[in-house]
Amino acid sequence: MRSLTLGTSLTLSPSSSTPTPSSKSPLSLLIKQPPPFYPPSPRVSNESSIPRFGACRATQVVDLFPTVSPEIVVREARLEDCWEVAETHCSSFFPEYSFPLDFVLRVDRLVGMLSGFSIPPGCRRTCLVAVIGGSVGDTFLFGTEDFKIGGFDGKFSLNKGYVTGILTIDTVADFLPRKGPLRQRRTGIAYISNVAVRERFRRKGIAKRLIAKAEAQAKSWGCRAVALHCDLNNPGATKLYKDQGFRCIKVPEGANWPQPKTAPNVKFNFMMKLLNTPTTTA
Ligand SMILES: CC(=O)SCCNC(=O)CCNC(=O)[C@H](O)C(C)(C)COP(=O)(O)OP(=O)(O)OC[C@H]1O[C@@H](n2cnc3c(N)ncnc32)[C@H](O)[C@@H]1OP(=O)(O)O
Repeated sequence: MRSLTLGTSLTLSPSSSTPTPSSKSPLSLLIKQPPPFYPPSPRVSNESSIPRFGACRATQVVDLFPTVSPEIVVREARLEDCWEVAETHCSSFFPEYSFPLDFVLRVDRLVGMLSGFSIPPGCRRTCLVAVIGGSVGDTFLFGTEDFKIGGFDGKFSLNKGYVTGILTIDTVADFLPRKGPLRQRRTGIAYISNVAVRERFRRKGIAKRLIAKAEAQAKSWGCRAVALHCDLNNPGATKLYKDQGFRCIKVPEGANWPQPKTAPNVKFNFMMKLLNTPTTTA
């Protein structure tokens, strides 16, 4: 059973009460804890639960905007991408939610991204996006190089393109064991999370492009390795990372390494890649 926490006070418990257009009930909203931003594996998408007329999902509203160019560009997320980043995250990890719960979830993620991304001194965090339909040249770009809000670049462009995939990379090392008696954060290992590609853009190599860009980013930060947690029950993602040169690291018995905070029954593979390791696929 998976529960999904919203904001600081709401939790959706979707096991038997997964909200569908006909069955969702306000009673499924229970008071609980603050949200982890790290996502669980997505629930299997149930297209038949999507209402065809009348009420529509936030995903469908966003999908009304056409994609103009087939060219995919992977770049740092900017402020104007915020909503689509939240949208990509929610439609990928929680595809079963329909309006209005999916809208509330997106707003929650948006607020979480902009307000909850405080980074410890000396650490870095960047949200990458794969966009389609934006110009490579970024002709109308406003803002300065240094201005950042959370993992978002403070620059703003009028020609933003449509976000098809997202990935977060940081050097915060929250999910790596601390070192020494002072329990210091590990350095030199970047951490990848929140990798998601919109359903209709999958299996086109977008996640591979995001990972490659993340690795380049990690190298530019001076990291020697990248790590991530992948749900054991997510064979597609596990294959993706293995093909990109990540290896499962066996966590020592009783080591009690930190894990992403999702539902208690979710088990993770801890995967790592040394940055000089070549990948097995292009
Ligand atoms: C660290 C984390 O964040 S783990 C969380 C991962 N995210 C999710 O599970 C969210 C929902 N899923 C998704 O968003 C997407 O399916 C992703 C991110 C897992 C993959 O994104 P995509 O852009 O489709 O991956 P991409 O096209 O780059 O796939 C590269 C390779 O990975 C493997 N792969 C990707 N998805 C799958 C799948 N569903 N089943 C089997 N293999 C897969 C394949 O080997 C694929 O190569 P191929 O298409 O030539 O066979």
